[in-house]
Amino acid sequence: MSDSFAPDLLADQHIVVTGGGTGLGRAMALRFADLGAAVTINGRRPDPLAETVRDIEAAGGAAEGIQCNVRDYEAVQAFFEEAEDRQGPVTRLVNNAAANFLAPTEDISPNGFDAIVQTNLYGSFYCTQACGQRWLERDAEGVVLSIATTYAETGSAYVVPSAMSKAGIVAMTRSLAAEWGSEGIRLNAVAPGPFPTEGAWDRLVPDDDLEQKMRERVPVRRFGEPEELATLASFLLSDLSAFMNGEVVTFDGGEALAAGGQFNTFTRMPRRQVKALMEQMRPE
Ligand SMILES: CCC/C=C/C(=O)SCCNC(=O)CCNC(=O)[C@H](O)C(C)(C)COP(=O)([O-])OP(=O)([O-])OC[C@H]1O[C@@H](n2cnc3c(N)ncnc32)[C@H](O)[C@@H]1OP(=O)([O-])[O-]
Ligand SMILES: NC(=O)C1=CN([C@@H]2O[C@H](COP(=O)(O)OP(=O)(O)OC[C@H]3O[C@@H](n4cnc5c(N)ncnc54)[C@H](OP(=O)(O)O)[C@@H]3O)[C@@H](O)[C@H]2O)C=CC1
Repeated sequence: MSDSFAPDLLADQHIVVTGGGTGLGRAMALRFADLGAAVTINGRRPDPLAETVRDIEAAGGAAEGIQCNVRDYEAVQAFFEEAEDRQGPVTRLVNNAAANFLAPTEDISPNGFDAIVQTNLYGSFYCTQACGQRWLERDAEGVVLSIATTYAETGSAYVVPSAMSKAGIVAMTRSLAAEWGSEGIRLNAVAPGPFPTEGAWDRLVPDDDLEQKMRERVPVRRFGEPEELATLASFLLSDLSAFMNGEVVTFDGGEALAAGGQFNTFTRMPRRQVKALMEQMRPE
């Protein structure tokens, strides 16, 4: 897949991917390393970190995995110290670590709310601030990419703490794009539609029937592939996107837009049937 970019697109970069041991974070870490970056991934569980580092190294890339809970401010500070001791100054950050579950909002406990908001919102702020402090101090340029969701804009039933915290991440992205842009620091976000990772599917997709309904909501009638997101993220972290700052790129096969179109239900019917219906309605 990386053939479409110069093979050294991300050479000389040291990229931190939070939650980089699994799912979309893992796909991004593999791709960044393939494009020449040194990659440091974090997460709470050691095994996914070790496996992803092993796979990157087996493909000839450079990677380190460091256990870290991004909800913990001190742990985040220590993580960046350790990451830079091992692989030099961090130059790019991907805020990817996240927590989510489906729940009726009236039943969510304070701990449940904290688990999600502290991971998504506080964790992304702690990591972004740690990088910003370093880059400003060093007079170095830098790029932050945060993984949001399409429902950060629209809201969504049954995932309210996630929607609230992802909306905060978008606000952080836009605010700091203005505050730090003149210092050579860019911030952008991606709003993915559905990508069938184990982490998301185990928590958010109760059965096959609902999975099929989710697929049918997407105009291109399929889910995203993690490698596709990794391609977009590589572009957004590279100098190819140097003029892009404060942007949220929707990457969802048209799902979010289609949900808003009043007559989009016709797209669920065979086209021939739709044409016949519309033909009937034409004035004589
Ligand atoms: C496709 C669309 C978009 C996708 C977006 C994504 O983000 S996909 C990314 C998806 N990937 C991930 O989410 C990866 C990371 N996710 C995780 O680690 C866990 O899913 C976590 C978020 C529960 C945190 O775990 P943890 O070990 O830190 O915490 P813990 O186990 O101690 O629980 C803390 C509190 O939460 C409560 N609670 C838990 N489940 C439910 C529930 N279903 N219902 C209600 N409540 C629930 C639990 O009872 C407890 O409250 P209590 O009883 O003390 O008052
Ligand atoms: N898959 C999808 O359809 C969509 C995903 N997204 C976003 O994409 C991103 C990746 O999700 P996805 O790959 O699907 O799911 P995963 O569950 O695979 O990824 C979440 C990662 O975050 C890590 N993580 C969770 N909590 C913490 C914490 N407190 N400290 C450090 N790391 C943590 C997890 O590792 P560990 O548990 O070991 O800590 C895991 O590696 C998330 O931001 C998600 O919100 C957005 C829209 C759609």
